[in-house]
Order: sequence, then structure tokens, then C-alpha cells
Amino acid sequence: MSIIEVRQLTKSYRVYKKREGLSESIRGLFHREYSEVEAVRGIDLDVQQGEFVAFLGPNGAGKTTTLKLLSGVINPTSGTASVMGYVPWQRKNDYRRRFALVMGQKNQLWWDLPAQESYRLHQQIYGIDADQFKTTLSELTDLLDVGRLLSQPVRELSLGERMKMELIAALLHSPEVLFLDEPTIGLDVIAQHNIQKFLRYYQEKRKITILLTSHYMKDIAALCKRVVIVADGRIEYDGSLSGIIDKFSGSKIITLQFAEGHRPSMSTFGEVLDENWPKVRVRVNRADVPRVLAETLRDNPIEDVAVEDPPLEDVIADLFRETSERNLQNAASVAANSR
Ligand SMILES: Nc1ncnc2c1ncn2[C@@H]1O[C@H](COP(=O)(O)OP(=O)(O)OP(=O)(O)O)[C@@H](O)[C@H]1O
Repeated sequence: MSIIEVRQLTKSYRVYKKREGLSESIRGLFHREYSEVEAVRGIDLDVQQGEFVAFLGPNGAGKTTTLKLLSGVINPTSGTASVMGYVPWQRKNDYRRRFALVMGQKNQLWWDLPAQESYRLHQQIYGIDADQFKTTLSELTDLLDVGRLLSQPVRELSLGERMKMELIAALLHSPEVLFLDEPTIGLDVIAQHNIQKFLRYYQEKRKITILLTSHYMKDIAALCKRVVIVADGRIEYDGSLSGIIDKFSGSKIITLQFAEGHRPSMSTFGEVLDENWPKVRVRVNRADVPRVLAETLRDNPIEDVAVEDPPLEDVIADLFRETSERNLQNAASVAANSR
């Protein structure tokens, strides 16, 4: 049985439509108008115990909303979800003790107090046994190498140190499911790497289930075998990272090294990406690769040739661009039909 089961989950936010101009603003105080933002539009998802799943998607795709729904922070508009057998938005205390939510953009630690004070409060709230608390805290502080920072006010810590402290707070009660929303946002490469290393080690050791959102491909490549791409509130892809290229990339990159002195017209090969004569990189439709290679090798003195997939980041950026253009077109046709 799946540890997380989501069926046709939707969430619409009701937002106040602010009017332009002073008189309209005053009128708006008495006749409020609202519009609906459909943040999540019918998500189905099954996650097995011990999986580390990445949620990838452009800004506003509905990733944070989905994590908030699964953590019971907000109620859905429709649909069902079960996490370890609990309905998240029933907010049962037993459920709270078994999961944690970490949001990279929000602090849960007291800003003016040392982290250890907040941890003691967590111990009380979660009813963690004193010996267990001591052991877990010392294990986590050792792993993240932050023992010396425990008694320093949180506001004095760097962003990376603070994120480590936030992770400790989230893991003190040993949750079985962890929702991580952008845990490395704003961190430099070294701090990002440290957090990745810790998460990989901790997940492998404890076999907990993690859902992670991140805009950093490096986080995702380092941590997750399974990637769920969300765009405009819907799941567009659910599979391996490498499968994204197979599914969404319609092209390959061919690098050609010509013999000195020979300079053919490049447009015949495909879209020229860069030209550093005698080396040229061109993008070619996947289906055309065999023909382009055969013709190029037949008609030109070539010293070297390489065929590669386009970088994953580019494929994902193209996919995000396509889905947002499609959504804009859909929204425009819905608006036109409703006139
Ligand atoms: N509290 C709210 N009230 C109204 N609209 C909201 C609220 N929270 C989110 N939204 C809207 O819902 C949509 C999805 O937002 P969400 O934060 O879930 O996206 P996201 O994929 O996490 O984006 P990002 O990558 O930028 O964090 C957006 O259009 C956003 O403006």
C-alpha cells in the first residue's frame, strides 16, 4: 500500500479583486468582488514508503499548495488524500507527530532565541522522551556540524546555518514523512551541497519518505530518483530524471569538428547553437539525426563528431515555457467564450 495516496485533489483560492482608481477602490470596500485561482487542478499521486520524490515546476505551478494540503495546513476544494492512513486536513495530533514540513522561505524557530530553546519547546509539544531528545539532538547536530551554534540567537546565524537548524527542529520528533519546500533556496553552492549530503545520508539511514520541491536541478539530481513535474496545477510527468529528456526533448545536439580550410554553409545541418570554427554545435530534430549525420559525413571532411542530448535544464525550461504558453492560450479562449 502507498504511504501517500492522492486522488483528484484540487485547491482553489478565492482572491479579492482590487479595483483601479480611488472611487473604484472605495466602491470595492462595499461591493467586494472575488476571483478564483485554481492552484491545484486534480492531482493523482501514489508514493511508496522510503521514496524520495522531487516536485519540479515553474513558479506558481501548485507545488507549495500541494505540500500544504498534504501537511494539513490548508483544506482542499475537492478530492482525497491519505498520508500514512491519515486525512491531513483532519489535523489529528497522531498525524502531526509522524510528519514534518520545512519551508525554506519560512522560519519556525524563534528569531531572538538560541535554537536550543526552540528545540526544548518542540520536545514539550511533541512529548519527546528526555533521553530520546538528547540522543536525537546530538546525532543531528553532529551530522550537520552545528553543535557550537546551539546557544547563539538564530538571528545571528547565516542562511545556511539557519536552514540546518530548521531541519533539526523538523527532525527532532523523528518523522516518517518529510515535506521539504525549497530547503536550499538562497544558499551558496557549498551550503546547498552540505544540505544535500545530509538529506541523502539521513534518508538512506532512516528510510523516511520525502517529498521535495526545489528549483535547483542539482538538488534533484543528487537526491531523487523519481521526479514529478507539475505545471499549472496538473501533473505533466511522473518518472525518472533521465526519462524527462526521452519524453520531452525533440532534439539532439551534434558537435562537428571540420577539417581546416573547409567551410560549408551551416544552416543545412540544423539550428546553429555556437560556432567556434572549425568546431560547430547544431541542434537537430531527433528523427533527422541519422540523415543529417550521413549527409554531413558524406559531403564534408570531418575530423570529429559527437551526438548528445540537450542539457536537462534546457529541456525542462522549454517544457515550462510550452506549458505556460498553452495555459495562457486556454485562459484566453475560456475568457473569449464566456463573453
Ligand atoms: N494564499 C493564497 N491565496 C491566493 N492565491 C494563492 C495563495 N497561495 C498560492 N496562491 C496561488 O496559487 C498558485 C500556486 O501557488 P504555489 O505557491 O502553490 O506555487 P508553487 O509551484 O509552489 O510556486 P513557486 O515555485 O513560485 O513557489 C499561484 O498562482 C499562486 O499565486
